[in-house]
Amino acid sequence: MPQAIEAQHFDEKKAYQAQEEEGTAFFDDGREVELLHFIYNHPSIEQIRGSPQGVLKAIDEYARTKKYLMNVGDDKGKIVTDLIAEQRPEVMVELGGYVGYSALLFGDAVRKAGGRRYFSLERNPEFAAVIMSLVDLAGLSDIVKVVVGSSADSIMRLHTNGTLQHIDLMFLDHYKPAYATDLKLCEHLRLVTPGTVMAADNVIKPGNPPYLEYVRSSVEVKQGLAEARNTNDADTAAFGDRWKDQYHKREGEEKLNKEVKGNPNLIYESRLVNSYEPTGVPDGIEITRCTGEVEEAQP
Ligand SMILES: C[S@@+](CC[C@H](N)C(=O)[O-])C[C@H]1O[C@@H](n2cnc3c(N)ncnc32)[C@H](O)[C@@H]1O
Repeated sequence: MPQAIEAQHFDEKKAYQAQEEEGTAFFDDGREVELLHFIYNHPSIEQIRGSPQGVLKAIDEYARTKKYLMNVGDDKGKIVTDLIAEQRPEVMVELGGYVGYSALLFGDAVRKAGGRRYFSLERNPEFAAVIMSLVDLAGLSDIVKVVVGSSADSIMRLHTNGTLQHIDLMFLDHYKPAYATDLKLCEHLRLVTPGTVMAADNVIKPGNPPYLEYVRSSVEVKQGLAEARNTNDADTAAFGDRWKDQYHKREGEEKLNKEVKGNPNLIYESRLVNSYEPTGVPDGIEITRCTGEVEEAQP
């Protein structure tokens, strides 16, 4: 597997404001709409128009000088843009869009690599409206499609109506316990097949043991787990309350689809690439390639 470059150090000059302490809101307290006012009132708004990099720079400026934003940031972002340049996905899907930082960065990279569509799946309709506004401002509306709703519902709907037939590259950055269940749903629908690559954010901070265990397991182990028990039952137990209940106040309980067993016959090669959050806190992205599929033994 080609090696992604690991970040060696973090440049403090570009650090975002620190994420607020536990017990204090760090998103969904009005800052996302405040960001829109900041950008549309920016002295350089005419240069920002039509420029994905200009919009990203303005988002970074807000998060550096005003309030923290839970974006992937440019260090971890570069791991994924390098992957896009190498993989040249026709269709890329992200789970969790927030204010559109990753949709702008990766949607632009997919377009430059000759791709056709970037789907940004976002559950919160207010955040989705912010993404749509900034995607339009950046001139990326021809490639980035924002889809409002829970990731599992949206994946099902896009698959059923024929809009989404295969995923070449998937960026997972939403409700942490849903990484594993949504991947299994995509396997089940054959949206993820040999050739698909996954990039999963925040596998160090806050971490995602159920997802990592799944993508790092051999086919034999996954077959055994699928037979023995529904591994999804354990998915929320591995996360602290801050991450388990993160979206509860506004969006209500996140429903995990625990019925879908996925396709344990898919062979994965997976590795961690170390990097940094945009605040400078160490984090990493797990890059997983589906390299083949073991044929089902005939009874
Ligand atoms: C960490 S933020 C995404 C950051 C974004 N990818 C970026 O780097 O710019 C996580 C987002 O996932 C959304 N989310 C949470 N649960 C979701 C679900 N089940 N389906 C879709 N989006 C979800 C949240 O509303 C939030 O906006």
